Amino acid sequence: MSALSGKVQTVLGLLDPDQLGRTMTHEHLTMSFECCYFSPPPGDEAVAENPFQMQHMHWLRQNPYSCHENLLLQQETSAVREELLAYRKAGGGTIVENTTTGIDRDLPTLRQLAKDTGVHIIAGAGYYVDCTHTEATKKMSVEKLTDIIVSEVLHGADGMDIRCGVIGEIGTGWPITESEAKVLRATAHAQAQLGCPVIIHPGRNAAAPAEIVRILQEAGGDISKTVMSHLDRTLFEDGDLLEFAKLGSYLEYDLFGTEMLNYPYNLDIDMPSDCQRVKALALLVKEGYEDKVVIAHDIHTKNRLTKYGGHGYSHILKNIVPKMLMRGISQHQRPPVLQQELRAKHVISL
Ligand SMILES: CC(=O)NCCS(=O)(=O)O
Repeated sequence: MSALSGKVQTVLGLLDPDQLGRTMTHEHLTMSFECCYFSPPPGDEAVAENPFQMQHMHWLRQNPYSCHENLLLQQETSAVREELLAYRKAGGGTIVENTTTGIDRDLPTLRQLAKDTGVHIIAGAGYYVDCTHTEATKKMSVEKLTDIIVSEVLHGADGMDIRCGVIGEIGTGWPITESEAKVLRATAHAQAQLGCPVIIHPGRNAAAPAEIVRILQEAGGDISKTVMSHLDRTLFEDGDLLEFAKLGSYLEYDLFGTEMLNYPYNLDIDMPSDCQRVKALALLVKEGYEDKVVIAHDIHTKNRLTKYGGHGYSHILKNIVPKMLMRGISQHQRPPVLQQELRAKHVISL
């Protein structure tokens, strides 16, 4: 690994961390979320079949997973290209693309987008949640899974010579299945060999993040180079959040721009607003975790693109950073994003 050590591996090759610029650590540019389709509320079936009209945009924001077409982000490469050009204009430099095996990773498209737009794109190695694991994947040993993940970083993935630069997002549900636990162990083994960052998608339960850390640690993973994603829909009590923060992973608030009343995958969860997310970040900064916070939008459905009236990939840079400053997260405190260049050196370098 000596040639990679201290470098960041993008789909176009190696970079020094200083070259990254402002970085969103959890996005998708091309993927399918069909695996997580959720039936529309009774009576809404007709809207769900033809939702891309102005009068249906609110419905789509409230029910993004109940329309098959909305889940096919891979059909929107032209719109995503425009979005990335806008992201650069807004001051963005790099995007970590978290699409792993199971949700249609498309490395040639990522490479073309990076060439067309000048945005640095880092691809993710590994596997998404259990329901996307094939029978063959489920039968693999931890050793075999480890070899595949290592090879995706060292040699290239999906039969190509395009290399991944992080492991993740590694998908888990709640409770964690046997196959997901195997992938977690393989992830930790691969990280021990490569020294590379890991990004985790936890199940929708407050106990999930700590349990994942336990499994990774037991298998030799480096928690200080692990990002726990989706905390905005997973940990709600300040006490739970601060307890988890003590374990030492990066703390990711990556659903900026998502606001919905009923979160279909777990109706007990109240999805926070962006203002509530900023409040959680302010708490973490106040408690001394500013160097551990990373943020993103995790765009994974069409309706979140500006083409369809969504917030797009520049929402954080344009709207959330000013809000953070307004709420007292100052530059002096090394806030997220304003200092993303610094943080990216630690989060995504190999
Ligand atoms: C692509 C992905 O896994 N996004 C997370 C969606 S969730 O609703 O926060 O689990």
